[in-house]
Amino acid sequence: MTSKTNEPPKKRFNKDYSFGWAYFKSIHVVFSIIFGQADLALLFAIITIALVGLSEYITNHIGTISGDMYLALMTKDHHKFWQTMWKAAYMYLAKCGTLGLITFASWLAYIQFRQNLVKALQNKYFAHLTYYKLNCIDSEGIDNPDQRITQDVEKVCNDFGIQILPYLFCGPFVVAYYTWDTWRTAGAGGVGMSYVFFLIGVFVNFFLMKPLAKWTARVEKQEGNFRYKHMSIRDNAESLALYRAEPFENTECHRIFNVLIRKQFGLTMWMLPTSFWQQYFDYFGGLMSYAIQFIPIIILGTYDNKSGPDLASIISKNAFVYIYLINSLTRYTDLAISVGQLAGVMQRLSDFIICADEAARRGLGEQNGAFEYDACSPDLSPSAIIQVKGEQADFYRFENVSYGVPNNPSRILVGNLNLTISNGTRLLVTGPSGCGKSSFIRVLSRIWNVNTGRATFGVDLEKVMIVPQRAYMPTGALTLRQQFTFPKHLEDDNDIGRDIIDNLIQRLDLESVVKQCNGLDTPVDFEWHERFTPGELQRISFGRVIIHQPELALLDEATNNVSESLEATMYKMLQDLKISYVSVGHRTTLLHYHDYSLRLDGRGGYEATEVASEKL
Ligand SMILES: Nc1ncnc2c1ncn2[C@@H]1O[C@H](COP(=O)(O)OP(=O)(O)OP(=O)(O)O)[C@@H](O)[C@H]1O
Repeated sequence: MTSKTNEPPKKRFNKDYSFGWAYFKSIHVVFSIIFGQADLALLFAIITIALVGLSEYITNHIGTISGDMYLALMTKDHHKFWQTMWKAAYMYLAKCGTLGLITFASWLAYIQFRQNLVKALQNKYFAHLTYYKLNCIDSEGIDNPDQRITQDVEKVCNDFGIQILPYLFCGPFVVAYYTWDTWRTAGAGGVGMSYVFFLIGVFVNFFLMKPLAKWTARVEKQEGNFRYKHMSIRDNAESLALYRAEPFENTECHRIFNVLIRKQFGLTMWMLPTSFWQQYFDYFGGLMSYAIQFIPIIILGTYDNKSGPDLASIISKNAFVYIYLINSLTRYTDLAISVGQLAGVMQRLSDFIICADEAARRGLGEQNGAFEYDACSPDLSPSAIIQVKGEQADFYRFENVSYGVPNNPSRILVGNLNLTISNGTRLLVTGPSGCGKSSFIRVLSRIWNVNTGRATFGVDLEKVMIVPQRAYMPTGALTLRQQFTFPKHLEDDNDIGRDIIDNLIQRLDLESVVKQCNGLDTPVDFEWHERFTPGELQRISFGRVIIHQPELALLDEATNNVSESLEATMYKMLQDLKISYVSVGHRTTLLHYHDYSLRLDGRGGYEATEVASEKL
């Protein structure tokens, strides 16, 4: 083993997020996925920004309306009054239409952002066994990956697409235009006042944002834990009912919810000064626009020679310009809350992407074909293919192989294993509970690497099929036929197993299951684990092997929930189809169907024997 595997796992579960450089890096990671290619996401974003530009242009014209109206009323000018009325009517129509279109375009942008991000994250999740590593192995991974895909993505896309994007990009141009307009009338003093006001806002916000980012991420994590708790109640409702575990689970749900509430309270406490500052800043901005009027009217005396009606009109028009400049600046400080809240969620997403990419680099589950893997070689990745094996090769050859639990390399389950599993082998793996039997199946399935020694995998994973200890039944209103043909999708091959499925149902005594599913082709809306017994599910799961007819079946206690006579039928079916198998089990009757036995002692030792003589 190299020192690389001996390094203690770096724990990231308790990572706290802040508003700083890491946030900007996370934005880059996430946005390079959202805008990874020139597609609809970019198009909708550009349309939204263009519409905001148009809206600002219309607003600029609307800004002169009240000044014109003052003038028309104070000079009792009929013509100007009606002209201004019509102009206002058209302008408001155009403004409202543009605002409607901005909302529409930004929603389209949001949908497309979400589509890009969710699909990319799901692709990463299901590549290189990342979902397995994140959920089952990694102590170095991330919490609630499912929540990051389902909720965090939604929040990032919604906040960015609908609240931030429309104003972020046009903002600088609007600010530049109204800065120039303010400069024209109020000079450097007016512009300076606006900018000092804005900079104070930025300075205060910077300190308020840091804790906001951290607390939002903490709340998100606890939201995930709370939802997961309720999902596990849903999945295990019957076991809980049999245990009468309601008081226990009620207390636990309260406890987990209380943690969430405490975090939400913490976030709310930080929202208080932020929200106060935001409101105060907005209101004070209104006052600032009058303070700026003070410069040209009182200090500079720019309009001393103007008549009363003209001055009223000028004050109104200037007020609009100053208010708009301050509004455009304060809009940025208003966005700060959204941006601050996004910091935590954005970094959660970026961590997901980084973790998935790391898993891909390490290459776990990468190699499906046959290969030889020397764990003593400096490159521990299974992509270290030494030699691809031919048709007649042994399925597996282990020379001095040791394997252990993946997150604790010092805990060896089996040491110095020398074993060959060839085509036609029927191997039974036995031993006390926790000794590493299922882990042996994990090594054969290549979801766990070996720690030391030389492992030769001479069989493609596509020709290996597993029946796991707990039958896996995918959810989503699937038909019984789809459950049988899993993991192949009927959409890809509708004929799969059609010629043998009826015989299979009859031999595995599954007619009552078919009846409860209203036939083989009716989508069902119940939970499979709630409706059917473990024995029935085990038989469906076993049926998959008969349908797919792999070269090798890995049976992890695959018959422990069925009668001995059904067990005999199941093994007979495998033998008739000449499928080799490696079984894990405790029942002595299993010896009937195996030629070799591998007994693990749980302390790293093992004994491999021929069992022909032990058969009854
Ligand atoms: N994903 C994992 N991460 C860390 N440790 C694990 C993981 N899966 C299993 N282990 C540990 O590895 C050891 C061997 O587990 P394994 O599932 O191989 O036992 P087993 O012999 O099949 O037991 P049983 O007969 O009870 O099913 C156990 O101590 C278990 O806790």
